[in-house]
Amino acid sequence: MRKISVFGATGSIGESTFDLLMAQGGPAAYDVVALSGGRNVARLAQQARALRADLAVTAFEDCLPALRAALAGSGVEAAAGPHALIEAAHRPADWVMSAIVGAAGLAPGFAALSQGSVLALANKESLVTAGPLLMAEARAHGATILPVDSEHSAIFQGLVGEEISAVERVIITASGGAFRDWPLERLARATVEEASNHPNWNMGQRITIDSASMFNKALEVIEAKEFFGFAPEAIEVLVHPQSIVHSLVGFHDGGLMAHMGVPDMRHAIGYALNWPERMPLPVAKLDLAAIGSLDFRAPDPERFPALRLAREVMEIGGLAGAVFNAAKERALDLFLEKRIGFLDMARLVEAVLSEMSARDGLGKDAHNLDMVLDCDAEARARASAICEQGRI
Ligand SMILES: NC(=O)C1=CN([C@@H]2O[C@H](COP(=O)(O)OP(=O)(O)OC[C@H]3O[C@@H](n4cnc5c(N)ncnc54)[C@H](OP(=O)(O)O)[C@@H]3O)[C@@H](O)[C@H]2O)C=CC1
Ligand SMILES: CC(=O)[C@@H](O)[C@H](O)COP(=O)(O)O
Ligand SMILES: [Mn+2]
Repeated sequence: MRKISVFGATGSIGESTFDLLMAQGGPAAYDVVALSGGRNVARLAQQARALRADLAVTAFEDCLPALRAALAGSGVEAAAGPHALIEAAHRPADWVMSAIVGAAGLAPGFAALSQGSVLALANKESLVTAGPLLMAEARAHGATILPVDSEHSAIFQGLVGEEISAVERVIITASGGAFRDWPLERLARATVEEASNHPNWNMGQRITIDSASMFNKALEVIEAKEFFGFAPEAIEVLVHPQSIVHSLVGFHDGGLMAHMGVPDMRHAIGYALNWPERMPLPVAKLDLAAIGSLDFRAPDPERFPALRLAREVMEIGGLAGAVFNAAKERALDLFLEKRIGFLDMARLVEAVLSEMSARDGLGKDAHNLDMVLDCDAEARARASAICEQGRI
């Protein structure tokens, strides 16, 4: 029986993964090694009972008593804290889902690679902050990373059977997020509630707001560079409000391969779960006649400065991705706390990048995870300081 672990099981990607595991036979078909969650320990315990997991881990030590209580009599082991997450990720598994949100997902995903499993990677922050380290760790242990982000899964599927040398460009589609049609002057007053309402995808709050600011797309451009090794100039972004075309691969003979489907992450997760086979999935069929037409437009650089920042980050290279992601995460915390406005997020990230790019060696590759985590911590501290000092 295939051994499976899911990190971030209680989130949006985690719930879709749980749904697929249950639909594909549940505990009779999978030997579930570990499930992890954060504060939602009641749901984590329900999932662990349903899948008869060996271990359930909450990321937060203060949640351990509640998790233990919720698991009483189930026979599921309970653990808590960042070290317990890493210990769980070291337990042998054939397939591991990395769906913790943010840079907190990096260390568990990295640990999972050490036992040569398949890592289904939803946590794009891992590649943005430590792409070269993560890819090298996979190679060193004979592990396989499969992209789960819908655009990267689409590109991955478009490349099956193709020579990478025949690829001229990739086109990453972007819905344009909650504010794609808002007048620019209104964006400064956009609220957390308004930004938390994605037009097409049902996702966690943080990625939903990142979609509205296009920081999500900025991360995805860097993710594509790190995962596939494409040159930055070969990676394009195209606004496609319907989110039906999930991305395209352009070949040097002029052909474009588009991956299409309804906006439902169970497709990309299911593809990674069943890879290299394709299995039927509980995903609605696309009715193109009912949709009628699809729209595309170039992203507006004024509305979406995050895309320009992503290009600067790729130009700098090395630890710039870690700085970019950490500053973005801190800026998002501050927006969620209503301490800065929607447009201030990009200003703050730019200010941190500009301060830290003067630092020696930012463009050099990290030698280990600690270097990445130190840089991440410094970028968060600088973002907080810039905000406290009113410098944005
Ligand atoms: N949602 C989507 O459709 C897509 C998501 N992704 C990526 O997948 C990842 C997960 O996104 P999504 O599912 O939307 O996020 P959610 O916020 O819905 O879920 C996040 C998960 O991580 C847990 N968690 C929160 N904080 C921590 C922490 N500090 N340490 C460990 N675990 C923590 C949460 O626990 P709890 O809820 O119990 O507190 C939950 O299980 C992100 O990297 C995102 O960019 C990529 C493409 C699409
Ligand atoms: C489903 C998925 O992969 C998300 O990353 C999605 O792409 C977000 O939508 P945006 O295109 O609005 O960023
Ligand atoms: Mn995506």
